[in-house]
Amino acid sequence: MENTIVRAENYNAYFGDNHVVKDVNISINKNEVIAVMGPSGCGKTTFLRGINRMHELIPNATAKGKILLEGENVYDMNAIYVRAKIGMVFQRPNPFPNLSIYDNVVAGYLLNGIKVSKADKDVIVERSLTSAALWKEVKDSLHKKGTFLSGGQQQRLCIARAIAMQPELILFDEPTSALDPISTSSVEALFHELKENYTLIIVTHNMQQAARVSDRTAFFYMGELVEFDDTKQMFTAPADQRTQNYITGRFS
Ligand SMILES: Nc1ncnc2c1ncn2[C@@H]1O[C@H](COP(=O)(O)OP(=O)(O)OP(=O)(O)O)[C@@H](O)[C@H]1O
Repeated sequence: MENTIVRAENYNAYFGDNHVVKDVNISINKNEVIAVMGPSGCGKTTFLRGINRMHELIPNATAKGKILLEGENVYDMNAIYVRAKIGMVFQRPNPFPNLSIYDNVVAGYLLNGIKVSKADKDVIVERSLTSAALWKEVKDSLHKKGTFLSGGQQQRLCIARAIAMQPELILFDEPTSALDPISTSSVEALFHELKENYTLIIVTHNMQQAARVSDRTAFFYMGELVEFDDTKQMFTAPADQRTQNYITGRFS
């Protein structure tokens, strides 16, 4: 489909002999917000890390199948390029502790040895922090350390750092589970804004969050993608008994 941005074709992931993601096929459209849900250990994070080739960084981790980004298999592309084009935001905000807010935003360029003029960096920093709804709060303290910010602000700084690389897609691994309710709502509000320009895939344990922020939801169980549907449909009339059991709290 022309509108597809990323698609997994028979994607499998392993840790040694442990087959943790099983033959996943899924197509995600541009500007969609996708929630990925499922019980602990069902392979959500492993699947997410396969999309931007972070899975292979773990010793003994292997993968089979394809992840197509705009039709091109990421496994045929340069892994560093893939990780810039598919940004990732983790559970705990992880700004570089020794870098200023400003340098944190452009860290992807610094780390990859991409030379950018001061004037261009200024533009990237303002644009990325504005997109991450953080500019107004930090514009007068850009040269303070990123760790001086609150948890929610640090998470938005990490989102700005991903945006700075002009990604096609942003992956979020339980991005609000370490945040207080106010910071959580500021990050959720940001998802609605980011959707204008980006595609978001969000692993979450929080069903209310999935219902609030996502267009479609993928339900994983024991490494399989059991169901992928419109979020409202999934929460009101799931097709599979295992999804039904999960959303009614019969297992966590
Ligand atoms: N670094 C690793 N080395 C070996 N096995 C791992 C590693 N990370 C995860 N696993 C195993 O892979 C399986 C899937 O784990 P994964 O973290 O993808 O699940 P998850 O659905 O994201 O779980 P959670 O919701 O608890 O974060 C689990 O059995 C887990 O024990």
